Amino acid sequence: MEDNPLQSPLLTRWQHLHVQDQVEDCDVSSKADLLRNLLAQIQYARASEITSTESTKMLMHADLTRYGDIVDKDVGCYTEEVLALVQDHQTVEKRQWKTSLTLESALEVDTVQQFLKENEAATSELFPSGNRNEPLLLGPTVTTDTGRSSDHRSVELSSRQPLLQPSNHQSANWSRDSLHPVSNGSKMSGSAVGLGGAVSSWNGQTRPEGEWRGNRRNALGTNGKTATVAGSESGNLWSGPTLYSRQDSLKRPLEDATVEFEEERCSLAASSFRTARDQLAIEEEKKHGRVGGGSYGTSKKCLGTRRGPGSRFVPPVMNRDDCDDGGCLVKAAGPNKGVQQVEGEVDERLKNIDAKMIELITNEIIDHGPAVTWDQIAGLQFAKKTIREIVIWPMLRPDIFTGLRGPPKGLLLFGPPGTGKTLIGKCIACQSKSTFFSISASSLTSKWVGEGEKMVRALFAVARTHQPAVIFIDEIDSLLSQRTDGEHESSRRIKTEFLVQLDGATTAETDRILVVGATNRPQEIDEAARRRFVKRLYIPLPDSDARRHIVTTLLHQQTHCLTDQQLTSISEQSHGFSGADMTSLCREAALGPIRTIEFTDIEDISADQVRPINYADFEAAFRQVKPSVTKDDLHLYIEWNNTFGSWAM
Ligand SMILES: Nc1ncnc2c1ncn2[C@@H]1O[C@H](COP(=O)(O)OP(=O)(O)OP(=O)(O)O)[C@@H](O)[C@H]1O
Ligand SMILES: [Mg+2]
Repeated sequence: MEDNPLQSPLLTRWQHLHVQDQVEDCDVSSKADLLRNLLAQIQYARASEITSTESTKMLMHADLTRYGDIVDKDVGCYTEEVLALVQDHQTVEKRQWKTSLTLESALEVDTVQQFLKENEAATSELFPSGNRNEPLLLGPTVTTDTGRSSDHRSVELSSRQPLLQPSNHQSANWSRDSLHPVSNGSKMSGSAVGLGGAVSSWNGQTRPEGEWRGNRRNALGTNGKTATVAGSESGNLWSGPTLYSRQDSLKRPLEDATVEFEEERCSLAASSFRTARDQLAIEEEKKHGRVGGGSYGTSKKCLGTRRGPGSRFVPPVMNRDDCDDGGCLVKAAGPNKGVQQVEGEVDERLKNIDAKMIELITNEIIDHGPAVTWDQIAGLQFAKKTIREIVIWPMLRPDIFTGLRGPPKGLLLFGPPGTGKTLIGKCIACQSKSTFFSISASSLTSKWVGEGEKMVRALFAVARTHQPAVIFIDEIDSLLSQRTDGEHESSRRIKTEFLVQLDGATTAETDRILVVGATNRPQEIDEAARRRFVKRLYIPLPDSDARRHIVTTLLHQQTHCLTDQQLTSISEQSHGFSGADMTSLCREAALGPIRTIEFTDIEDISADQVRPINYADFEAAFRQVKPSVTKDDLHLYIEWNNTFGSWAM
């Protein structure tokens, strides 16, 4: 490929630069720019394959050498000077920085207003005319050329008196009405009010130091404590913006005064800062004359309980809302039930638990499901009786069920799916008058590694503060399955944490926390967890009476014309059906009458025109709904129960 620079439009630019470089005698930095452009053009020509590598190298070499010389030798030596120049350079704006704090904004601070309210003397000093819109002239005044002080009212201070000092008093002139710093660079002379010190003269009247000193007050700080102002020798107490005597401030370099003043202002703002929770508690206190509770445990209904007099549990915060779910009338513990609400103190047991976790556990996990009563659960007489014995009664009468009679820590409900395990959990929530936590494996496993075990710890910590508590873990096999070598580290850690919390070192004997696990895969539960579920209760498929009970309960809300024989026949035909299967069967049968309605009539027909459910609908439904539990599955459960169950069949 022949090089013919003159032919190429690209290199014309290069030629132009080249000629400029040859003929122009410019300073080093422009020369360096010129060479930089030249080199860029050469690279561009190479990239566009106009010049070959050799000619590019040749062209680059010469210019690069010269460019390097200039930058290293000439431009380079300017670097230090440039930097030195920058070091000292201050933008004009910086020098003329003005504080945003004005007397007006200071007077708007609640604590200043509170102080003034409580200290009429100071108010009279600040507003001599008694008019709130005419505050005292503060800070330095400008002396006019004649040397006379301007028409502003000025207050001369003895050297020891503090004054409200704007942070950059060098160039600010505080005019009384505007009270905004106007930087005109004029000389300052100091004068201001001593809100804790003596005012030596005021509007020309001299006030004897003693009088003011006699009025010295303990200024209320922003948080109810008294604060001593830096720089006030007479021990004046004033929590407002720091006041410095003029002489002090003139003696002190501007930076220090500014910094200190700003620090004070920020600490003043910070100490008067209240979190939303504190504010809420204070408003509650004002509104109801009672102590506001913390945020957790109050936003969601918890199946808490009305505790009897003298109950041991003292919740760390008051649960304000009562949960009244119809079937289970439960009242959360509140301060008027002998529960001492201590404002601001966090329960010892929650000390090192992440507040976010606590919030999550109490808001998301405390169960607020619909009320379930025992008679809504068909059959399972044995299970109901056992549960009453080991769960309900100990929660209701902790004074009797102590020591050996103490309730177990863990209860495992296992059996085929759809037999009412979850239903029993909900029923325990209502009937046991305890705080009910209903969790699933997913609510404990978080996408963040390490969060899972924290959740478990927080769960048990919160449960300890809400004793007596029931923690219902549905599908517990997914959480406490057999530990295997190949399992993920985080799930293993969650399991370990669970085992420790369930019945490990951290569990106190007196803790009244019952963990109820429900699973339809008991054989998959880790043996260490199985050991901790002291009571393992088999929830079998409903028998014929239970199935009849489920059908009658469900048809209760529907119109049907089933006879007793037909009901008996349905309950016999549905042998091997689980509770859930019976529910699906009844749903299917209930659709029978709807299916006989012409599609065109569906819009006009009224509800009572729909014919009642009859036996034929159930016969059709039997063709649709099959039992979800096979005989083999059933055999497995019975076997497991005979091996590990607390009550063998
Ligand atoms: N003994 C029962 N009495 C009344 N209804 C029942 C009974 N068992 C199951 N049901 C019905 O079946 C539905 C499912 O019950 P539940 O969720 O308790 O089953 P489960 O044992 O938890 O099933 P799984 O093991 O799959 O979680 C319930 O909503 C209820 O309508
Ligand atoms: Mg369930």
